[in-house]
Amino acid sequence: MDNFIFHNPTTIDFGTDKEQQIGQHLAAHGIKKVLLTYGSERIKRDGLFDAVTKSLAAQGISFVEFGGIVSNPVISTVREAIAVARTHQVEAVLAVGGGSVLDSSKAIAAGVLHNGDVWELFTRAATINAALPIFSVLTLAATGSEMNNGAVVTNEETKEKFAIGSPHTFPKVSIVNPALMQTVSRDYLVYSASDIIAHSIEGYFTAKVQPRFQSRLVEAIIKTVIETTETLLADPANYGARAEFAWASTQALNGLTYAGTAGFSYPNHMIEHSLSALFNVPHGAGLSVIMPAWMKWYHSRNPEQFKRFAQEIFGLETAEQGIAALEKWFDKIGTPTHLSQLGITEADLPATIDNVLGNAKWFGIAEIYTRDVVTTILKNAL
Ligand SMILES: NC(=O)c1ccc[n+]([C@@H]2O[C@H](COP(=O)([O-])OP(=O)(O)OC[C@H]3O[C@@H](n4cnc5c(N)ncnc54)[C@H](O)[C@@H]3O)[C@@H](O)[C@H]2O)c1
Repeated sequence: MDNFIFHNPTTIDFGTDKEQQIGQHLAAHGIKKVLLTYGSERIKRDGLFDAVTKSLAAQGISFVEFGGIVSNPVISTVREAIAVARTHQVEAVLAVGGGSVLDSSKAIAAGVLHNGDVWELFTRAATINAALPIFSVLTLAATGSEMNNGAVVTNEETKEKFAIGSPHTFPKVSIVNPALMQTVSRDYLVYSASDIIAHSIEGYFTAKVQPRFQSRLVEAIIKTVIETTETLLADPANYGARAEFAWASTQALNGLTYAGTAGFSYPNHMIEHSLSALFNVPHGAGLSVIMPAWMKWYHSRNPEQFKRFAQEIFGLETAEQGIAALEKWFDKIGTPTHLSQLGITEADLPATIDNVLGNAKWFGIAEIYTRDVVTTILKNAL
């Protein structure tokens, strides 16, 4: 096991009706005025907006709303929200939504206090030295954004999908009420399952130091996701399954599974971000295409761990069987496993490869992921 510091400052307030407590959480941090960010008008139709704003009002907290944040969020929207936040001099950002709203809110919170354009924080031309306090009410479990400091946003002009992460961008408090997730579409449920599995396997397969305990944590997350996804596809109202799915999702990317590991990288995310940036593919749908394709190329570099994966997750023997079983499971639940299902053809590969190579520098793995390697992986995915 490698040396590590594990510090996650986010409070998770988990369970039914917990959104009614959000005002108290903001008040405990001394917040009097907040930017309330969200995506579609759904939260106004289903009563969540009312529940949240009532809770704020009960604590004497005023809010300015900023809606319309799209899935695969874009930097132009973040810039607009920063202008609103500055005009109204809000003291915090409260995200109500899925990963796209949370990620945008982190960028807004950091961007408000950055003396320059917010995209500089993503290209690393500037560092994040401060951010407004961030709070969230999560409505879709997939990204782990509710308990990590990451935020991924696309620059529509440059077609770059880049991330930020700083000690300042952890949410202070995130409400995770699994009951709010019951309305998530069937498509997004299966994309979310894919995203959680991707968060789990990046370190599991690529780390140079991977303690068995960490592998077992990852396997518990993946097994839970497989079981609960199947339950939820048959019975979307099953609260117990929804709750375990949500908590597994939070755990997959809050740093815990990575404690004591070393030398890992995020190649599947590196490649998928290009699919989202260029073709606006839902993140999880892109990942379920890339993961099997990447595994077929990568597994001989870590044969023992791939064998372990096959045995522990699917009760099978060989690496190849484990990879095939994962792909089959993705097919079974209905998340794509081929680029063609995303409308991406061989003619799109040159531009996609160029975009991935740009990401590879940013992800710090350009030496491994050369043009030839990326081409092989993407051809595996056709
Ligand atoms: N910060 C991180 O660590 C991290 C990790 C992985 C992915 N991401 C990023 O997060 C984004 C994806 O976020 P996501 O997967 O949470 O999806 P999302 O936030 O983009 O939401 C997907 C769709 O579901 C809808 N939705 C949300 N909650 C709903 C509900 N309760 N009922 C019905 N519909 C609902 C949204 O309006 C949207 O149309 C991508 O940009 C991805 O790159 C971030």
